[in-house]
Amino acid sequence: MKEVEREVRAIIKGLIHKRENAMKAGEAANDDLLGILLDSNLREIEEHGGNKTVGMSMDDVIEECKVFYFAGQETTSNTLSWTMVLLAQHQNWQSRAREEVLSIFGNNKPDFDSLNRLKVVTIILYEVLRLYPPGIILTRSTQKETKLGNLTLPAGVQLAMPTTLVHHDPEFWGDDAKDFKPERFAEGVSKATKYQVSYLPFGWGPRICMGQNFALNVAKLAITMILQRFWFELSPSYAHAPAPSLTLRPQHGAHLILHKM
Ligand code: HEM
Repeated sequence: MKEVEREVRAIIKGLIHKRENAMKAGEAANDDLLGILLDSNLREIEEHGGNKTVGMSMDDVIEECKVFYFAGQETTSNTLSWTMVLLAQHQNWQSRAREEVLSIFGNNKPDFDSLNRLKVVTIILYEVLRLYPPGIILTRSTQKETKLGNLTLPAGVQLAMPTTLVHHDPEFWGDDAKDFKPERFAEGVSKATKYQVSYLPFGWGPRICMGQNFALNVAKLAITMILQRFWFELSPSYAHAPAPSLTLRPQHGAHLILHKM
């Protein structure tokens, strides 16, 4: 583990140095996360007369890069895998999504602004994230004695909130809780949850996922481009086995057969 940690840090450090040098030479565009982080850090140091004790240290920047990669990469790719699996299982929804995509974008490259017009694709993604939320458990620990409903918890208690169980609970979602029914989100998340906190793919409260809009846009973009080019079905070798391994993954892979349109 230590070896991996050293290697990851060295790679990120290399990227940061390269970017810093390019920025100093006036070359780099600051239109990605690393650029924005370094740029705002540089400005804060400058505003404090070049005092390097303000702003983020190299370690802070490395940790930010790690958390964004870890929090953003596997979660989004798993969402896409499950979306493909579910659309392969539910061809009617695959056709509806493709019709929508083609009516908005035709065969053109999808543009960011029009992604908001994707209604069918959006409710499909909501339903995928309900059935297979990448983060299956939200964990917390009490720092001091804490009241939680009728409970009084001492400091140092580990709490786990199993998102999957809440998302699959018939009490919240009805007897069809385990079925893939994107239409339950047709009038938005609040209506689907009857205004209860029972849909938490991105967590809830002060630590809610800060990348949720980005993730949904990436997923919409990717699904749009796939639907424009292919129709797909499950391969006979696909074995349905959702399994937790940091995130909720198809244990034996998402075996699909893609057909060029
Ligand atoms: C479908 C994709 C994603 C899902 C399902 C997801 C889910 C979550 C969840 C459940 C949390 C809350 C964890 C907690 O409360 O303990 C979280 C936090 C976070 N997510 Fe995401 N996430 C996704 C994509 C992303 C992306 C793309 C980014 C960044 C580009 C990102 C960045 C973060 C960060 C930085 C936090 C921590 C926020 C904090 O603690 O203040 N996530 N995410």
